[in-house]
Amino acid sequence: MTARALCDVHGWPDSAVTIVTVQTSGDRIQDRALADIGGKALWTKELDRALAEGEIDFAVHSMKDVETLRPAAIRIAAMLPRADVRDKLVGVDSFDALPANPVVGTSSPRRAAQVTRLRPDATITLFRGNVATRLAKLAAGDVHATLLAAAGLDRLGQGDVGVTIPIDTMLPAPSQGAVGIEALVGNDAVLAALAAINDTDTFDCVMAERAVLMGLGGTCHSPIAALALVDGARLHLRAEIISPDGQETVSEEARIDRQDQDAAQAMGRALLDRASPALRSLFEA
Ligand SMILES: NCc1[nH]cc(CCC(=O)O)c1CC(=O)O
Repeated sequence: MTARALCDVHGWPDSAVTIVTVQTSGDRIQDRALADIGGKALWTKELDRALAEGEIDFAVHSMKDVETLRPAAIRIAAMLPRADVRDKLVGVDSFDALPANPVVGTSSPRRAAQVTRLRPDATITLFRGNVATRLAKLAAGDVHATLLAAAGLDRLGQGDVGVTIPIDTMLPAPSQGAVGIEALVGNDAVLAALAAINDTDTFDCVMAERAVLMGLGGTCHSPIAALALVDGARLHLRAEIISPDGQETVSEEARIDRQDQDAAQAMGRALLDRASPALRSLFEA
């Protein structure tokens, strides 16, 4: 996608961009929750090293997997137009259609808390692995349902899998559905080439959602949802934190200026201020 966009916008031949596949620890380790194996650097460490050593000129990430705090030498240079931000429920047609005491597979603390809020009788079971592995576990009857990002399914040509969950039922993860491209600070030619393919709506929205995370001191242990949508000249920003048992939700909503990351960060702090001590303790701030 990124190579295509670059060649199209700059009139380069297809051969101008060479794709180097870098396997990350996040891809390799499939049997433990991300929270237990060191969090998001799992998807960036190897690509950061390849960037620093000049093996690659830029790195393409699912922004959802990119830590809030990045090394000073690395810049988020561009984002592609955002895909579907929503989650999908796979296995049943609705949360109501689940049997009593359902078993739902996910290892996302956000999805686990949101599912438990909707279905307090649910048991959440750890579910990782790639999409094919998860769908096989579901087909084998290990769980009644699982949740996956619509964007990931669409990109795998599996857009017909599952039922889309409305945003008001399940606010997505910060950065969900966005692809971002990072390059080294100081590599001006590459940064300029990437700037030409940046989708500013996606960039501003995702940066605001990341600022909420910054204000919260959130990690992948933390049940956080945030979504910004362009609303005229401003952003409509929503965020929530949820206790793992689904009993406590603190949410905030505001219209902010497009690049007002301070306001977004303040929203993150406001969520924490209003949370009970138990919920607050899930955050590092
Ligand atoms: N490591 C999880 C991850 N990171 C990005 C995606 C999907 C694409 C996206 O949300 O942008 C997924 C899988 C999922 O949440 O179902």
